[in-house]
Amino acid sequence: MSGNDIQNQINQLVNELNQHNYNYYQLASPTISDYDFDQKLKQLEALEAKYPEYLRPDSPTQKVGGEITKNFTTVQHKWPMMSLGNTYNEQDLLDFDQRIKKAIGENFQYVCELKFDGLSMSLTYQDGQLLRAVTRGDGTKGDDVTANIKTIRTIPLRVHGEKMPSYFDIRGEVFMHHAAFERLNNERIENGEMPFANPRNFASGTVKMQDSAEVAKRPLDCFLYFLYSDENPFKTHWDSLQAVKSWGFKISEESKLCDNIQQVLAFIASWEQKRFQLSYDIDGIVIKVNSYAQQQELGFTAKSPRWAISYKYKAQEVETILEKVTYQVGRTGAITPVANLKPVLLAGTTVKRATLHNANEIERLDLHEKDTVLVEKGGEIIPKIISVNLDQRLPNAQKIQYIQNCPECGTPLVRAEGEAVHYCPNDEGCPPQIVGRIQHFISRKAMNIEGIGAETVETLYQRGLLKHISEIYELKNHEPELKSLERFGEKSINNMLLGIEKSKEMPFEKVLFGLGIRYVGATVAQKLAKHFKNIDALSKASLEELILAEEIGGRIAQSVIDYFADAKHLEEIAQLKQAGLRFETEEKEVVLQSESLSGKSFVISGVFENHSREQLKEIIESNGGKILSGISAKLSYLVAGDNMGPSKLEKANKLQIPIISENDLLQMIQ
Ligand SMILES: NC(=O)c1ccc[n+]([C@@H]2O[C@H](COP(=O)([O-])OP(=O)(O)OC[C@H]3O[C@@H](n4cnc5c(N)ncnc54)[C@H](O)[C@@H]3O)[C@@H](O)[C@H]2O)c1
Ligand SMILES: [Zn+2]
Repeated sequence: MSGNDIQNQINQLVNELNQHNYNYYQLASPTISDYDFDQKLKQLEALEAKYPEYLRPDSPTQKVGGEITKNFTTVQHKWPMMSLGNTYNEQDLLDFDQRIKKAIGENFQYVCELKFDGLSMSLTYQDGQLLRAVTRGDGTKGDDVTANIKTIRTIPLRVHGEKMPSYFDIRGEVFMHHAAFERLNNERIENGEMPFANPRNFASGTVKMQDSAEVAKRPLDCFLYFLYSDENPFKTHWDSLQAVKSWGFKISEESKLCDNIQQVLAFIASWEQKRFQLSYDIDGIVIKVNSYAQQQELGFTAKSPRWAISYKYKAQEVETILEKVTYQVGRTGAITPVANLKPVLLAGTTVKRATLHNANEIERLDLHEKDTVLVEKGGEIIPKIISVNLDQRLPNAQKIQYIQNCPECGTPLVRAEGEAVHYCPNDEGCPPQIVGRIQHFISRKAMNIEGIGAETVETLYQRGLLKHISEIYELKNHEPELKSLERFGEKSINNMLLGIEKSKEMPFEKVLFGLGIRYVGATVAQKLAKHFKNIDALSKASLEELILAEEIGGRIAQSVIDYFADAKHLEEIAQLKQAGLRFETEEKEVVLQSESLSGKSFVISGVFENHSREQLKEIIESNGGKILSGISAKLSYLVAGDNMGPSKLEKANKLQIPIISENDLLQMIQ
C-alpha cells in the first residue's frame, strides 16, 4: 500500500468511528454493534502505531468518545474521566497480566467488578453533601446534570462515616433496570414515540433531559466504583469500596478480590451465563490493580489507565431462519413489523420473534423471504436481527415487501414525509385502533376506570356496545344487553358502572391524555392542560401558540392541530362534555396569607430541593406576589434552582435582575 492509501484508510476510519461515537453518545442510537466498533478501533490503533505520521489529533484513539452539550453548564473534571482498554479474548488478558508483572513484579492483587452497561457519572461531595453530578463528556469536562441525578434514590444527598475526606469525587455508573425499561419503553410505543433500543440508551437519554420532573418519573439506579480525593486515606481500591459503602453509597456486592489472573479468568467464566439472571445489563468484567501505589507506578495512556482493563462478553448471537414478517397495528394506527423466527435457544431463552421497528430497518437488512438471519440478544430484552447470512439465501428468494394495506382493515397505509413509521389512517374503522383507543382511555395512567378491563372492552366492542370512548358513558342505558353477556354478573356490571361514574371526577389532564392524541403522552398532556387551561383554548391554538407551551415541539404541535381539525374528534369531545367529563383545569383559589410580597413579581426557574415549582408559585401568590411568564426589565426577582436554562440566567444578569434562591424567597415572607 502506498503512503497515500494508508493515509486515506486512516482518515476513513477516523471519520467513520467519530460518526459512530456521535451516534452512540449524543444520539443514543448506535448503528453498529459494539463488537464491530471495537474491531474497527483496534484496526485504526494498529495502523496508527505503524504509521504514527498519519495520526490525527481528533482520532478516536486519542480521546474518550463523548462530548459536552450546550444545554447544560460545562464543568471541568478535577480528575479526568477516562475510558478503559478492552478485549474480547483471554489471551489479551494474559498479555495484560504479563505487562503488569514486568512493571511492578509479582506481588499484587486484582479487583474484579461487573462492567455495568450504563453511563458513567462523577459525583462531587463536600463536607458529606452532594455538590454536583457531572457526565463524562469528553473526559476532561462534562455536563452538570445535578438536578437530574438528585432524582436517583440510591444516590445519597448526604453521607457520613469514618475516614471520609472533606472533599472527594466518587464515580459510578447510572443505569436502568430491565423492568423499568420494558414498562417505559412500552409506554413510548403506545404513545407513538420512538422506543429506545436498550436500557443503556434509555438511561443516557434520560440523564440529558432538561426537565428533572420528567427524569424523576424514569427510575434510574447507580453503582459506585471509584473514589478520588487529594486526601485519600486508603491504600487500596478494595478498602475504598468497603469504606464508601459504610458512608452510605451503593456498591455492587458482586465484586471480588483476586490473587492472580487465573482467579480473574474463573470470575469471568462464572459470569458468562450468570449475567443473564441480573436485573440489569452488564457487558463485561472490569479488572483493576488493587493497590493505589502500584496503580500510580503503572500510569496511563492517552485515554485509559494501564492498571485496568475490561473484558467484554460478545453479545450472544445465533443463526436462525426468518419464517415470515407480520405486522401489528397499535392504537394510534402505527404499524410495527415483527420478524417471526424459527424458534432457537439464545442467552437462556427461546427466541421466536425479533423486532424490526419499521420499514427502514427491513430495508437496511435487505431482508428476503426465508433468509438465514443472525439474531443477537445482549443483556437486552428484545432480540434483534443483526444481519443476513447471504451465503444461505435461497435462490429466487423474494425481497420482503413492506405491506401497503393495513393487515387488519385493508386500508392503504400512509407514511408522512420524513417519518419512519407507517400508519393506518382508518381510525374509525380499524378494530385494533378502536379497541386500543378505548383500552387506553380506561387504563390506569389515563382515566383509571375501575371495574372494566382490557378484555371487557374487547367483548363489548365485539357485541357492538362500544365503538367510541363516549359510548362508555352510555353503557348505563344498556343494562339488559350487558346482563345477557356471558360471565357478566349483576355485581360486576354494577362495579363497572360505578367506576365509570366515578371517572367523571378525573382532572382535565387525564381526560386529555385519555383521548389518545398521537405524541401526547401523560407528561405532554399535563403541560398542555396547564398551559391552555381548557379544551376550547387548546383546540383553537395555532401552531405558534402551541410551541410556546413548555416542552411542546413542532411534531407534537402539528399532531394536536391535526387532531382538532377532524370534525369526528370534535363531535366525540362534545359527547364527553355532555356526559360531564372535565375539560378545564381547576383553578385553585388563592387564599391570601400575607401581603409581604405585594407589588413584587417573580419568575421561577430550575429545580428546587424542598419545593416543586408549583408549590413555590402558590407560596408567592398567597403572599401577594405576582408570577410573570418571562424575564423582562420590570421583573423584581428571578427565583433560581438547579439546572436552570443558561439563556434565562444570561438575560437576568444583563437586565440586572436580582437572582434569589428558594431559601431567600422563604425569608422574604417571614
Ligand atoms: N456501537 C457503536 O456505535 C459504539 C460507538 C462508540 C462506543 N461504543 C462502545 O462503547 C465502548 C467505549 O465506551 P467507553 O469509552 O465508555 O468505554 P468502555 O465502555 O469500554 O469502558 C469504560 C466505561 O466502563 C464503565 N464501567 C462500568 N462498570 C465499571 C466498573 N465497575 N469500573 C469502572 N468502569 C466501569 C464506565 O462508564 C467507564 O467509563 C466501545 O468499546 C464500544 O463497545 C459503541
Ligand atoms: Zn387498519
